[in-house]
Amino acid sequence: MNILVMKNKEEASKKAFDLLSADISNGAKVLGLATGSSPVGLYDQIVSSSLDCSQLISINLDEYVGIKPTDPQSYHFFMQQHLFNQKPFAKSFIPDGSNLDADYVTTHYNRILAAHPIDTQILGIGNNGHIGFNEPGTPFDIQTHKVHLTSATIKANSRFFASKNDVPHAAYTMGIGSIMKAKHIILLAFGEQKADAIAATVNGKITTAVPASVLQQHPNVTILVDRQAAQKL
Ligand SMILES: N[C@@H]1[C@@H](O)[C@H](O)[C@@H](COP(=O)(O)O)O[C@@H]1O
Repeated sequence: MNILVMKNKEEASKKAFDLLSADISNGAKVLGLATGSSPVGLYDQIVSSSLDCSQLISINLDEYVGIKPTDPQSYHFFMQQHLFNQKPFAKSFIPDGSNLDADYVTTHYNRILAAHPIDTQILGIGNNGHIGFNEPGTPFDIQTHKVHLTSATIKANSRFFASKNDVPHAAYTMGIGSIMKAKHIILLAFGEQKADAIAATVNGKITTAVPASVLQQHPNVTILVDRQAAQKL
């Protein structure tokens, strides 16, 4: 693992942009993308750059179940707003949260992932160490699946909704096995509320209790943190 402690979120986002651009210059064509607040600075960098995304493919990690792509709280909407409206990709894939047929959605997404192996995967991390929506206890080899969100995650994500009651209780997510297949993983984490998760990810035991700890087994991971998220390293 390559751990880079940056002065602040902006510096970390710029560094993430440089690393991603270098991967693209070296032939990366398929980007795995994440939602949440952590990658927003990186998406801002992409939007204000001259990077051409029109030949790239993007595959997002996850989507809430029971939410329409047009819903402002959906991850579809988030990606349009923060990246795709300004920088369209050749193709962009996000699980279809409006389709309640979990078998169909997950099988279809696994086919997409098999057809387009991810070159560079962008990740955030939950306060409890989740990646994508792979909550503590998720097997490391799992592919795309439907998850029931923990109350901790529902509470943490309620900041994006009018109230906690509006947060969906389930999501489709790429599995840890799918994430680990990416050639390069860039994880972004900011703020002291991420400090425990980052310490457990970097220095803790590799355990399903901390899903991100599996990244210790990946050959090419870059972790970009600000000083607050690094304070327990
Ligand atoms: N499914 C997303 C994750 O992919 C993200 O990493 C996490 C942290 O979000 P934030 O970056 O806003 O802290 O939130 C959600 O649970």
